[in-house]
Amino acid sequence: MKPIWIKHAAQLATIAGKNEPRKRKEMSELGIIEDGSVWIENGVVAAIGTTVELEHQYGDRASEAEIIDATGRLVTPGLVDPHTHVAYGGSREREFEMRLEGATYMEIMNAGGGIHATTRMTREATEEELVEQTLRRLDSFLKHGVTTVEGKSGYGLDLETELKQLRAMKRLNEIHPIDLVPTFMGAHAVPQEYKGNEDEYIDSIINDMLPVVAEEKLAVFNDVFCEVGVFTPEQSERILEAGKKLGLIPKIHADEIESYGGAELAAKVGAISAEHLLKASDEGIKQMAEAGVIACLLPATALYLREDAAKGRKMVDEGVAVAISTDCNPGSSPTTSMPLVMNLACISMRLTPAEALVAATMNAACAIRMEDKVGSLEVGKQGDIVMWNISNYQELQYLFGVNHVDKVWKKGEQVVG
Ligand SMILES: N=CN[C@@H](CCC(=O)O)C(=O)O
Ligand SMILES: [Zn+2]
Repeated sequence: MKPIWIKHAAQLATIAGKNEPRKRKEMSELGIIEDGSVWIENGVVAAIGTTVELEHQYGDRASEAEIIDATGRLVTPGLVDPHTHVAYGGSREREFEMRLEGATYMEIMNAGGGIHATTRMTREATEEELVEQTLRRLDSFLKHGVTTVEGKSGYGLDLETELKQLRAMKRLNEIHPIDLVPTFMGAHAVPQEYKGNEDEYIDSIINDMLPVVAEEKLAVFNDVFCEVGVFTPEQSERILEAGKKLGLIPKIHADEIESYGGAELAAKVGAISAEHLLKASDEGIKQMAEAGVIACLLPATALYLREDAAKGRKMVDEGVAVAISTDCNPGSSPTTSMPLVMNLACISMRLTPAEALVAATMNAACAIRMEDKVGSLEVGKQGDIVMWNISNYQELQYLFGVNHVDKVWKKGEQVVG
């Protein structure tokens, strides 16, 4: 593979610094290099600096490299999406209409739609069909500048289909340029066949599913939908503690629809991140800051469900490391656009343009334990890079609802543009 030399970037936003969740003022530090240059070799960043600096270092090897003129362009690390349900069967556009006609998300789910509808369609799909359908969504992520994606199971709700989803993701990770980081989410809902026997389903997650998932190394994280009418905080804790014993790191869908102690539980079990948090209590936010739980906020979901967004501004100000994500799923957020999510993080949660970019790169990488490889542009990290058709990071958030991606490289290979 030829080295790539990207030169003369108007702004090269490196996000360089420690490979740790960025908090408070650190979330505004973009490590910008003007007239920036980056040399990628063997898939990783070999050097980064001003174009003048790299001319000195690499000028005599220029003829070996593919040279990209980034004059007038913003260049950033590849975006990281730390929360998706990307591997699913079917589609739910009728529910979108039903919500506009007045039905709520939970009413639809309790009537057998929502997660249950996608569970039926995912059970019906073959592994090959799941791979095929998900592949198209991953292509769309790449076109939006996203080079690393977390993906959850949770539309099987039985051993066979949960494994099918996780195996489909494993296969996709092998055949698609995107790094796909898997999460087990057998506790996404109580399947309809267990209605009234919730604890029996939880026993099956703990005794039948988690051991196989851990044994086959099919997931890094274990996620639970802790919500009124889904899993209680006590049930969620049982499931997360069982996963911890098997080496699976806890995550929690917390306080999305109602304030339910999910943020507090995330702090208690030492979750790496808590998701949604639209209704998180002030005490929960404080405990998350103290325990170092990353808030993974999903402003596109709030918008799509016509709910008020999470208190992102308050969380940053109180010392919670904030990451953002599409929540790509067929019900509450069928989008693959991280640029839109960055826009919404500013508009509906009052993050600044710089904070939104850190939330979509380094903090997102930390939320899925990928911070040593991606999330910033530094020597030794993967050559995951986006060149944008704009000249500075403020424009990225200001010119909203538009895909400004020009070119994308994954591990030093051009995959878009
Ligand atoms: N809230 C729970 N789970 C998903 C939605 C899943 C679905 O509706 O299919 C979420 O994170 O938004
Ligand atoms: Zn989710």
